[in-house]
Amino acid sequence: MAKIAVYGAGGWGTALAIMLCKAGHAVTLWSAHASTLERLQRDGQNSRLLPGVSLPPELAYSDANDIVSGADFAILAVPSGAVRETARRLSGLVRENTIVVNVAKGFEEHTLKRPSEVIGEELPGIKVATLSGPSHAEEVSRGVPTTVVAASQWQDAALAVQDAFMNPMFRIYVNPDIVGVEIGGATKNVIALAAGICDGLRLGDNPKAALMTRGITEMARLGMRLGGRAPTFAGLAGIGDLIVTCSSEHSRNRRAGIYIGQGMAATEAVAKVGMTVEGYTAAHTVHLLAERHGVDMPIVTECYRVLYEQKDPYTAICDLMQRQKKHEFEDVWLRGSNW
Ligand SMILES: NC(=O)C1=CN([C@@H]2O[C@H](COP(=O)(O)OP(=O)(O)OC[C@H]3O[C@@H](n4cnc5c(N)ncnc54)[C@H](O)[C@@H]3O)[C@@H](O)[C@H]2O)C=CC1
Ligand SMILES: O=C(CO)COP(=O)(O)O
Repeated sequence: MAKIAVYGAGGWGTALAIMLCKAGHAVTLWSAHASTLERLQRDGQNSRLLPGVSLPPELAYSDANDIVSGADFAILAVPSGAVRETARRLSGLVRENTIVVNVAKGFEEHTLKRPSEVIGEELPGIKVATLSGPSHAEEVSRGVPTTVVAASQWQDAALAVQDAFMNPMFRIYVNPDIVGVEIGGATKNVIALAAGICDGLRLGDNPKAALMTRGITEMARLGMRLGGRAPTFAGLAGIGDLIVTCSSEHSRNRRAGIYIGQGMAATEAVAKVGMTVEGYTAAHTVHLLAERHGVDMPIVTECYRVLYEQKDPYTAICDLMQRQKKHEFEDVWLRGSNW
């Protein structure tokens, strides 16, 4: 049995707390707002985000930063924009042998840094792992079979997460490529918005399949430019997460995209979803990263224009269709095909 502190009582933090508590761990769920925790305890469920899923009676609650003292694992389950502030709360309280597990999927907006980079800056000397992959809170909280990846630059940290968190309904693979895993998680949200826009426009299945396929190419192109490894993008944190988020009724990013495709302004769509829509901020950060590193990401660029420059979504799709003629795997062809 491990002692686990879960920082963040939103959809994902609550789902992980339920799953880990039911697996027999001693789990404390943290929120900055005591009123949130009181509501969870009173209702016996997270009625807004995970209605109908009972919170285990063994689950503990606290709004005190120091729940990390003596913990084996601290899970940061807040949006990427809140990772620095939340990691800072652990500063001076977290033990050297506690593993900090990031589950946020995005970049810090003003620094363009990945969550584990941010945590590393705030908590030097602490081992960080990232848990990512196709895993909606709505299903994990109900014990639906789910498979994810635990990535870390420290092999022992990834293996410790795998050993402690894996159970018959939650399968974990390990991967040393935390760069690729985090870039996969952040970029798939932008492609999910684009896929949702496509659904909102009622364009059909062909364009959506194309967006997903060319989307993973863009994700891998950026990821590899930033130091990630190609196989990661063919794995759970790449194509796996892209498939779930572009096709699921649970996806927040896809839902926001549907509203935009139906004619709603982006900010209005995000507000209507009412939960974290990481792809909105990520469209901006990924667009900036692509520009900065000279990476061609046409879907991300068009998505950025729709979200931030009020470009008409259908015109954006048409512009993608009418780009210059290309080889499917241009980078590969340039490296030595005899064509
Ligand atoms: N919901 C899901 O199925 C999954 C979500 N994720 C990722 O997990 C992260 C969190 O997502 P959700 O739980 O869905 O979001 P959510 O919107 O349901 O909950 C976010 C929680 O973070 C808290 N929070 C926000 N800013 C904060 C701050 N500055 N300080 C302290 N607490 C703060 C909020 O009060 C809320 O409880 C996101 O990066 C998301 O992409 C990853 C996998 C699955
Ligand atoms: O990353 C997630 C599931 O893996 C959550 O994001 P979405 O809700 O947009 O799918």
